[in-house]
Amino acid sequence: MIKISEDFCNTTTHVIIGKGSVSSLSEIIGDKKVALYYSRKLNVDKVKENLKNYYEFPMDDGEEVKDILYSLKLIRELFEKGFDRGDYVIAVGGGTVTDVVGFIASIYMRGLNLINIPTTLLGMVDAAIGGKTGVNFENVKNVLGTFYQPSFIISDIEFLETLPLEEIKKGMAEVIKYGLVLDKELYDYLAMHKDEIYSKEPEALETVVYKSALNKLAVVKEDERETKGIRIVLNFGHTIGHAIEAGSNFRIPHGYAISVGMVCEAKIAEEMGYAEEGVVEDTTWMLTHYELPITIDSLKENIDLRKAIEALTKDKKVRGGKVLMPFPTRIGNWKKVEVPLETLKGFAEQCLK
Ligand SMILES: NC(=O)c1ccc[n+]([C@@H]2O[C@H](COP(=O)([O-])OP(=O)(O)OC[C@H]3O[C@@H](n4cnc5c(N)ncnc54)[C@H](O)[C@@H]3O)[C@@H](O)[C@H]2O)c1
Ligand SMILES: O=C(O)C(=O)C[C@@H](O)[C@H](O)[C@H](O)COP(=O)(O)O
Ligand SMILES: [Zn+2]
Repeated sequence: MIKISEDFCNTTTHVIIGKGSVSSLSEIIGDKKVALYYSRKLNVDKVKENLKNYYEFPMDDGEEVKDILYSLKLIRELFEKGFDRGDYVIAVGGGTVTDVVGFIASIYMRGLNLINIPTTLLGMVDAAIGGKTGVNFENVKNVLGTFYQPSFIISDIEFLETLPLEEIKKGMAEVIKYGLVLDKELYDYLAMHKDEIYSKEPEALETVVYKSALNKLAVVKEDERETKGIRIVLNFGHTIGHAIEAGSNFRIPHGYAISVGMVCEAKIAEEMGYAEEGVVEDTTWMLTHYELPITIDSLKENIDLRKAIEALTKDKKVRGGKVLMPFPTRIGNWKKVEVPLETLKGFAEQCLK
């Protein structure tokens, strides 16, 4: 079992990674009162085995649950069962579950203790870590949300045994993101270890989850609320990626959308003279190596260009007609660049056609 701890403004977050790590819950929680939210598609017996005093709230998952009305439905459950600020909320599921449950845990009575138990690779390497919570609004991603750190993130690799390979691939898009803009060593590791990762060898999965968590925590530690122009690096591929999601009415999943988004943004970085020669090729090579989409056509869904561009104008990195873009410069490195929104729209239209 691997343990990492990081201090943030108001919370210390502990990340516990490994097969069977869910068993650490019993010591963390004892007999405290718990609201256990979990995707109803999952078997969560091994979570329940480690709790004494809990109410269970099985819920849906998928992008549809990232919705304000669905959040209110979940909040009502906390309210009716008399939860207070001394109690715990546990979210068990993929990124959609941890995003919406994190959101309600942060606003109900201004915040209950939160524990994330991610069950997808994407959740373990990214969504469950770093405190961004949120729901979509008017076809735009994560417009309503908070920064709220969980006290524990328990990444029990055993959950990945039932996760379909397609979902592993979606998670790998976020892992490749870290390699491309933050961590050349990780990029090189990924180039060598695809077979072990895709055959779900526990050691390889643990390595990927651990290295990703270290990268993410280090960035979040520097810029928890994305005010210093550092945390935006975690948004590489997401400006175009979120536009693709919106343009498809969220039929294209996040991992695939940001995969195409990274290629598109790397090309923009190159055309604007920020990315060294070879960055676009290295980006497309790695994503293709991991069987991820690199073109709009391969997504095989209609993209409504108007909706996509409309969503892009609502990106949270837009300030006064400019977008703060994290551009790759060479593998493992990046630069913050202010791009006029109109210029970005022009590039986006080319990419999304
Ligand atoms: N907050 C953040 O920092 C952050 C970071 C990255 C992504 N996200 C968000 O995360 C979401 C995507 O998360 P996701 O890819 O986990 O999607 P998801 O939550 O929809 O889960 C994907 C699928 O996997 C299934 N599943 C989950 N665990 C399983 C298991 N152990 N075995 C079998 N099936 C399982 C789910 O039922 C679902 O069908 C997006 O909304 C994205 O915006 C948030
Ligand atoms: O944690 C972050 O910061 C990220 O940007 C991680 C992203 O992978 C994630 O998809 C996040 O939800 C995007 O946030 P948003 O601020 O662009 O809505
Ligand atoms: Zn993401």
